[in-house]
Amino acid sequence: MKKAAVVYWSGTGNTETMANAVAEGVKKGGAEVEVFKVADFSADKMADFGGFLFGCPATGTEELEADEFLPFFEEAEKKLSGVPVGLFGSYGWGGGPWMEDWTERTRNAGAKLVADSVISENAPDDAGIASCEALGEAMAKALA
Ligand SMILES: Cc1cc2nc3c(=O)[nH]c(=O)nc-3n(C[C@H](O)[C@H](O)[C@H](O)COP(=O)(O)O)c2cc1C
Repeated sequence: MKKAAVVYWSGTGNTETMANAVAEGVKKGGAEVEVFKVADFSADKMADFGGFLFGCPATGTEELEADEFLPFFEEAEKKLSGVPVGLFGSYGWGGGPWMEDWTERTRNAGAKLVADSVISENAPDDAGIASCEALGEAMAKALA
C-alpha cells in the first residue's frame, strides 16, 4: 500500500493539532502516514508518497501562508494530477473563503479530493478532531 504524507504549516498550533488528528485517521484507516512541517518537506520528496493531506490556516487576507507554505504549494500543485489529496486548516474569523479558493485551486490542478476540505475555527473541538480523523480515513481508503 502507498503511504500518505501530512504536510502542514501552523503558526500557533491549531493546524498542527488538526494535522495530528488527520494522521491518526490515516492510521485508523489502516494506511501508513508520515507527518511533516512544510519547512521539513519539499516537492522533491513527493515521489515517495501516494497521497497528500495538506494543512494551512487562513493568513494574510484569506490567503495561504506566504513565506513557507505557498512557495511549497506552487511546486507541489504541478505534481497533483490524478493524485489523492485532502485539505485542512484553521481560521479565526472569516468562515472559510481561503479554503474555498484553495480547494478550487487544488481541484484545478487535477487532484482527486478524497473528501470535503476540513476547517476549524481556532483550535478544533471534538467535532473538529472527528472531522480531521474522517479526512485521514478517507485518504486511507483512497490509497487501499
Ligand atoms: C497575520 C494573520 C492573518 C490572518 N488572517 C486571517 C484571515 O484572513 N481569515 C481568518 O479567518 N483568520 C485569519 N487569521 C487567523 C488564523 O487563521 C487563526 O488564528 C488560526 O487558528 C491560526 O492557525 P494556526 O494556529 O495553525 O497558526 C489570521 C491570523 C494571522 C496571525
